[in-house]
Amino acid sequence: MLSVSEARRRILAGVLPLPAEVVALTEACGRVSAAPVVALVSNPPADVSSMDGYAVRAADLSAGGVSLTCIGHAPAGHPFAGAVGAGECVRIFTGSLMPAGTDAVLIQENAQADGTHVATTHTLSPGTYVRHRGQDFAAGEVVIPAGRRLAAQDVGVAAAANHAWLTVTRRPRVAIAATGDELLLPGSPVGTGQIANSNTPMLAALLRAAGAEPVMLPALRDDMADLAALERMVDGVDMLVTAGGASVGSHDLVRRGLEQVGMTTDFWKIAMRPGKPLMYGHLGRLPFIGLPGNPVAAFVCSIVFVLPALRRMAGMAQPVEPPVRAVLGADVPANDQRMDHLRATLTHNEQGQLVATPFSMQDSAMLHILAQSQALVLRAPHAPAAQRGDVCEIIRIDPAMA
Ligand SMILES: Nc1nc2c(c(=O)[nH]1)N[C@H]1C(S)=C(S)[C@@H](COP(=O)(O)OP(=O)(O)OC[C@H]3O[C@@H](n4cnc5c(N)ncnc54)[C@H](O)[C@@H]3O)O[C@H]1N2
Ligand code: MOO
Repeated sequence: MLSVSEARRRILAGVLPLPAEVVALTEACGRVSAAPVVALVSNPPADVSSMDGYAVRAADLSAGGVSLTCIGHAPAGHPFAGAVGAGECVRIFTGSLMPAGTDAVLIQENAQADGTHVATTHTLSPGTYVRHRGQDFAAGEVVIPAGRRLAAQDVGVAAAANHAWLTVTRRPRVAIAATGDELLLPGSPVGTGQIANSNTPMLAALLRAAGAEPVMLPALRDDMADLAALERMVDGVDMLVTAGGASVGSHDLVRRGLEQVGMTTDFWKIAMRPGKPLMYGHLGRLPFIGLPGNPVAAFVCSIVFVLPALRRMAGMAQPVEPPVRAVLGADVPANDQRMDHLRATLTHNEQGQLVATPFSMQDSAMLHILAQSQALVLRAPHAPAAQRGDVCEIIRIDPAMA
């Protein structure tokens, strides 16, 4: 059976970055930069004060004390028009432009002002409390590389660089179709043998949090006609994800149903738990990921395969997030040939280490346990038994994953 890493490599090889679009700066958080953002201005745009006080000529000050003549008042946004000569100073504030002729800032705590006279016994080296032009970034400098998921601080630097619009990759549109005769819309009256469809809303929420635009299709019946109809529902989407009908049961028709309308299967079944019956293929040029129906398997496979595929589509430089190190909070048995993803809580021990404690029940239908988990503990194929306190690798599932 295919390994998890080889399956992911094949999935990533089969998806392409999406085209770019321009969005307002205020809409850019969470989107992925499609081009480097180049500063249109320098920051600061000129030498400015970093404190409230007096712009002085450092050479005028001496330990024996000096009295300067204050020749002006220049708050931020109101630059001093003249030039400052020997023995003179200008009242300035944080962010004020340094008046011509000055080279340091005497903070007001160290000055005694009396009318137009400003006395001090402090000395300063040139440049004290001055932020130099372009100290943060210079006009023409790249302040955000292409392929970065933009955070609030990126919006800040882009604004400072005087951009009102940013070029980002289009959000991937992902069609999600659950399959199964037993499925009902959540909130419906539940008859014998029926269950609420948890996969569609869960996967839509996960993908939306990851920056995609989910397209929730109605649940499909376990029959070939419903699956064939899927082909007509995916116009304009960038990826098709199904959940259910992936395994070997005679009602598990997704692969056969899609193959009848031209789907080419790249792989089916991988060495993974949960998620063994994962499918991957293409319907024409449309990438298709067939998730297992057990909701925890559908979720874990989405974390491990769908999110990296979306990051590749978004043009992100690093589509696969490296695992995080933690220590085990409980003993775990030796693993078999399938890479395991144990649902676990996260805490910190007294040494400040992250402690991942797997739940004793790991059934792939147990959504309540998934909902209480903050991490997946990775157990490599054939890993020997490990004890509480041993180092392990985890995938965090607590923050919004992107
Ligand atoms: N003989 C074998 N049986 C199974 C194997 C196997 O190798 N040999 N693999 C098991 C594994 S592993 C998994 S995972 C499941 C996956 O099967 P399917 O993808 O075909 O999923 P379904 O049979 O459609 O459903 C499984 C389970 O999950 C429930 N389900 C399905 N969709 C939803 C939904 N949208 N919301 C909530 N719950 C859902 C469904 O009712 C079933 O209980 O196969 C094993 N079997
Ligand atoms: O994916 Mo199945 O849930 O491995 O048991």
